[in-house]
Amino acid sequence: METDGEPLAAGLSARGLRLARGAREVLRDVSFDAPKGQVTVVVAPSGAGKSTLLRCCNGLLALDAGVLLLDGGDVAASDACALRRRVGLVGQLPVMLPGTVRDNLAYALAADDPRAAEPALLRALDAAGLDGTFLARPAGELSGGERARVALARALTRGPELLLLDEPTAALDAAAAAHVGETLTRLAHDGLGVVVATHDLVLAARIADRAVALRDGRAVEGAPAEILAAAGAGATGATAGAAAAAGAAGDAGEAGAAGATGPAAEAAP
Ligand SMILES: Nc1ncnc2c1ncn2[C@@H]1O[C@H](COP(=O)(O)OP(=O)(O)OP(=O)(O)O)[C@@H](O)[C@H]1O
Repeated sequence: METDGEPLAAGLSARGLRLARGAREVLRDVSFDAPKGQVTVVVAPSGAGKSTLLRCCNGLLALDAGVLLLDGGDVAASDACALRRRVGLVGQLPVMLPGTVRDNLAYALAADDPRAAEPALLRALDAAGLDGTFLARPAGELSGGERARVALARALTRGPELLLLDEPTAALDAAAAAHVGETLTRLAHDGLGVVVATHDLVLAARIADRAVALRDGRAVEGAPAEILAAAGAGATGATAGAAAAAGAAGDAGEAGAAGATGPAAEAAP
């Protein structure tokens, strides 16, 4: 891995990130790379700082120290609106705007922006596993899983270069989670940088091209099978067992502290 070497030219490079939240230093020395064209998964126990890290990556939280580079440019020096157009964040508890799903997808796009046109919105919905009938649905009436997928579509509508997802399958059943996993893999392989923070080790084992574990405020990079096996060993119950099985199969072949995130945090206005 390139952690100690030169930052990557294409994608996100983090070097020596430090950030205290309240009295606690959540990120103590975090370095990793998330290249475009790959899915990078970030795994850690609850409260270890995954949401905090993602929010640093799109400029919602300012670092105490360290540097984040996007395509070699300093994220801290970027214009906030431009940065959030380039870096989409799908929060853990995405908030829907009042109005329809169409209104939510077109949010932050000018009416004459081609990305606000029906075919573009339908493509974004399809990528998130939803059909066109959703455009007219009142966003306030969506289920948790539907809301999660609309939030993914909303982020895709803006055509980001890097997509950050915080527990994207938390509200989904197994079939929907598998679909989202396939979507993220396809998006990455089409050239997008994808960073997924998740407890879902089954998802992680399926989609990870790279893996990063957060431990005591530091990032440990390594081969996905090793990182996920170590994370599974630290977990309990069915999730760890299922992850171990998925890992073995792979070897063979904002609003609140917890990260509720509204459109204003996810999008450039
Ligand atoms: N605004 C805040 N003020 C003070 N402490 C905060 C704030 N936001 C988060 N924290 C603390 O920072 C730590 C990391 O929180 P974070 O939400 O990044 O963890 P996480 O790994 O995403 O957790 P989870 O998996 O449970 O969502 C936690 O101890 C949390 O209580």
